[in-house]
Amino acid sequence: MDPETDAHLRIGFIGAGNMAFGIAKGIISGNVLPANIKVSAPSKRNFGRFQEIGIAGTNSNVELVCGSDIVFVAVKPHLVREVLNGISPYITDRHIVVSVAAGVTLETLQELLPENTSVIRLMPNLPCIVQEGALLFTRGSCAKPADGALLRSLLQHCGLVEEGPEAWLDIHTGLSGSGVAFVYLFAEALAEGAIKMGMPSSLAHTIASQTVLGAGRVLRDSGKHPAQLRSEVCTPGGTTIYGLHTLEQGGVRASTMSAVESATERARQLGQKSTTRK
Ligand SMILES: NC(=O)C1=CN([C@@H]2O[C@H](COP(=O)(O)OP(=O)(O)OC[C@H]3O[C@@H](n4cnc5c(N)ncnc54)[C@H](O)[C@@H]3O)[C@@H](O)[C@H]2O)C=CC1
Ligand SMILES: O=C(O)[C@@H]1CCC=N1
Repeated sequence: MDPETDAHLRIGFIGAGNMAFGIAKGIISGNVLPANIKVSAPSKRNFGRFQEIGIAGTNSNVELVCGSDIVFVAVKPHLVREVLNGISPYITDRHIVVSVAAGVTLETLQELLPENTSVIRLMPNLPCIVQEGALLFTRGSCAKPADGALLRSLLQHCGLVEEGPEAWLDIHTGLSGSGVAFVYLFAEALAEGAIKMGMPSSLAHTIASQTVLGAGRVLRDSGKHPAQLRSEVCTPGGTTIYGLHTLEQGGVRASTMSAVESATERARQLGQKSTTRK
């Protein structure tokens, strides 16, 4: 099955939040028709932005599952158990269940769904919304390579899609799922430095966002190590090395590494909680 050519493939999102919207937006920027996508949530309040891009909503997770081939579980991690208990009786051989919940392990997902269900654990990030996401997935024991290939081709318009061992998923959550917010913090601080020095706020924020975007594109497209690019910006005795020295004195490198570490550990904790919570 190829989502770009199989007009019959139906995709459902349980949870109408930020991540479901980001992935749905990425998917429909390919050739998947919005009419083949549905979203479910307890309140209609969340459906507005989905309806604006042609995706219908329902309050029934069961109705969504019965009308879908691929079901994305995009609720907060502590709700996964309750949601899967509710839909499990309606999951059949034809379904592929893809969870994006941080920390929730394949073991937990498989235990909550019928035996032999094709389950995939995926960690996306918010930039899927502009087709620049970084996504990593792991197939459960009953998900075939073809199911992974189908997911990959469905998500190809969301950004970079990689498959890897489950142990990497929590790390990817710290690096990239949460990492997006770390970059925003840095962008905000860049702008505030400029505001402190007298630049108008809106211009400072516009330039900070363009700086992050430009630096990111050069980093990705050149394939160079960040240290190499950093040295290309530094003139000996110039402005950049003075600024970098200040950042190093503030411990930016150590605190960023620790941020990835804490977010990874928190994902692992969330996984344990979702196993112990009934
Ligand atoms: N926001 C992000 O950048 C990322 C989020 N994630 C994961 O995505 C999942 C969703 O996160 P967000 O979209 O940020 O949350 P959110 O709070 O924006 O959305 C959650 C949605 O679930 C709905 N919901 C609540 N109970 C429900 C139920 N019983 N049945 C159906 N829908 C229900 C809510 O109404 C809401 O629409 C989480 O598990 C999170 O770990 C993963 C990567 C990045
Ligand atoms: O903060 C969180 O738990 C989710 C997972 C990665 C990004 N947002």
